Amino acid sequence: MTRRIVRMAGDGIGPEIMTAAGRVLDAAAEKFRLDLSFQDCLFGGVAVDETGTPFPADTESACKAADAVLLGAVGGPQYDSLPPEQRPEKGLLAMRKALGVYANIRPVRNIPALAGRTAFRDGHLDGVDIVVIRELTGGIYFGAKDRGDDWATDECRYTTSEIERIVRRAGDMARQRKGRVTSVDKSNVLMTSKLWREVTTRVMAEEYPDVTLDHMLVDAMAMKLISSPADFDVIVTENMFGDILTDEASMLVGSIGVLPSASMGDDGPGVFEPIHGSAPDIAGQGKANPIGMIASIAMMLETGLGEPETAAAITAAIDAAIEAGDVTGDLGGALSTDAAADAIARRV
Ligand SMILES: NC(=O)C1=CN([C@@H]2O[C@H](COP(=O)(O)OP(=O)(O)OC[C@H]3O[C@@H](n4cnc5c(N)ncnc54)[C@H](O)[C@@H]3O)[C@@H](O)[C@H]2O)C=CC1
Ligand SMILES: CC(C)CC(=O)C(=O)O
Ligand SMILES: [Mg+2]
Repeated sequence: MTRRIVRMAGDGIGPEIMTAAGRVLDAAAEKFRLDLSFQDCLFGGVAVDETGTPFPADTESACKAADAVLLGAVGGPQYDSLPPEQRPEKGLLAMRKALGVYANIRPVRNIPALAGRTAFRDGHLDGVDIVVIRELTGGIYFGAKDRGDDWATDECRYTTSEIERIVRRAGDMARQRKGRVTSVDKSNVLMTSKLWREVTTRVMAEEYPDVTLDHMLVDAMAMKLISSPADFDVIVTENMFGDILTDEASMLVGSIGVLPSASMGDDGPGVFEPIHGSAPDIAGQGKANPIGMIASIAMMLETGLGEPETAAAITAAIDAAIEAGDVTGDLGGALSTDAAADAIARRV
């Protein structure tokens, strides 16, 4: 059976990492005899340039008909002065909402060969193995926005059912791991966080009594992620806190260029993308690390397409290339984006 994959390379380094990572997927598909078809769709700034809108209707229909969606990254300074509705980032939010992918799964796994590249002393990162479950289709990014001459507002809204479903994702994930969930909020100040804490406490007590639940305020978590990262198993949090904390968490691994993500709903295709943005500062220079994109392909194979063996082979190839030092400059290597991807492709 052919599996249909929509590719949206996007802007900045998006096309570079998508093309390079594609060669790893080609190698894996050949070795494991996967029957995949690809459709490249306009999305983000490049879609604004060509069609006037960041998430064109035919891209939306292609995504909805696909088995999985691969995304590079969107955005760039040339789009920053566009009206809000036309911004590439608005297309990203619209796509996540349209596909109903409310659960953004971001694994943060210490890679021993990279520990020396981080800012942390020897041994500090031993045992770091975290999964952040970020709520992706609610909260302040999606709330009503308004602007006057000397004021601006962004509404932050969460409903009970939005919180319940993401907490269940965290509970299910914890059961497959060390059985611990840390829920992150700002319930000492925010009404949405008070609701978040109430609902999380109830759902976990009623449905996941076997899972240990802790609560932590987001400012304290920003500190604890650095001071005691090995203490955490599954972290569940709302949209903006998860966005910020995972960029921070990438420093536990060595570069934002290596972290992947999977965004899942209850049905329909998942969306698989690195956690970083379009990195305009290095775009077009062959410097972008393709590992976040390649690891997102591994997540697509495991979580989205039910091909865990192929996913494991890609993950092992990534680890072997890192171990050998066949990596881009952000990880201390000397390879270009293409060469770093090829170093992984030949190890699959
Ligand atoms: N999912 C998406 O498409 C996202 C898009 N954005 C957009 O991306 C644009 C740039 O945003 P920034 O704040 O600069 O964040 P960014 O994540 O693109 O870059 C932050 C820093 O990390 C570096 N970096 C990022 N990815 C890398 C990689 N694969 N290899 C090596 N270094 C890498 C960049 O060079 C830069 O110094 C903005 O327009 C923003 O809105 C930001 C985050 C996510
Ligand atoms: C436009 C932003 C919400 C994208 C982002 O930073 C992310 O999803 O990590
Ligand atoms: Mg982000």
